[in-house]
Amino acid sequence: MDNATGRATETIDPREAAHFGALAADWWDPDGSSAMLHKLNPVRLAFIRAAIDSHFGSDSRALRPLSGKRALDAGCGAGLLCEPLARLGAQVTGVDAAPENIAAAKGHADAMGLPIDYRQGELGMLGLSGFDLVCSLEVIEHVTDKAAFMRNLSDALAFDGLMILSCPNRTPASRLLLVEAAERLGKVPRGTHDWSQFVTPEELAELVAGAGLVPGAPKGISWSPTQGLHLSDDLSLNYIVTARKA
Ligand SMILES: C[S@@+](CC[C@H](N)C(=O)[O-])C[C@H]1O[C@@H](n2cnc3c(N)ncnc32)[C@H](O)[C@@H]1O
Repeated sequence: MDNATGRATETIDPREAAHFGALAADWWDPDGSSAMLHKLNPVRLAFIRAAIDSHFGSDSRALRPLSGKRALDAGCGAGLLCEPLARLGAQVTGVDAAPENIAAAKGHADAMGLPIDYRQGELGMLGLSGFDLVCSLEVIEHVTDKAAFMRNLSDALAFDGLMILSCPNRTPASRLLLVEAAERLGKVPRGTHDWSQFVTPEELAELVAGAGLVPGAPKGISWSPTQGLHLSDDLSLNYIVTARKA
């Protein structure tokens, strides 16, 4: 919120929205422009499932541990996380900056028979609140005002809710592998990443605390030739972390 005007702070960068909107058409193609997100999905879902069971006390074998819970995915793209959350039983809302992504997300969810509430727009202006689970994965490095975006996420979270965030770390390794190599080899579309906008775990912890939240211990998302992408203690490339209200 801008204290002078009382209006929600704008966090959408129109160039970012246009960049990602242009990828909407093949977002759900596992070999398309969002292939890297498809590869990340099982790894981050393993982390999310363990965090859900720990936070909400669900059984790790339960098929729908989010039954009766409301989940928000902020910066949802075309819905790669929203759909598994819906299958885990949540009543899901997905928000994204790009109208093309929201159209693709709605089309895919309809085809899958999943009743997901998709909205395009600025999170802080949508009046969303009271979510048991708020996720925002690989988004904060694309917004104009990270502190305002984090406050918007926090405002949407219920008092006893769980937040899950992921983003690339700003290290020499991430510059080499996630920006230079990944874009040169066509693993992610050119222009997807601005290394200077990557967020270190220490910076994310400060942003989280600034929004009245307490971060959990981050877990690295690493890559190796034998294991591919996997959860690890190495935070140098990408990491995922929980937060809850202080
Ligand atoms: C790298 S993609 C990640 C998509 C999805 N979270 C995932 O991991 O599968 C980043 C997404 O964030 C969206 N985005 C960027 N800035 C945003 C903002 N301020 N509010 C909502 N969405 C935003 C983009 O349109 C894009 O769909």
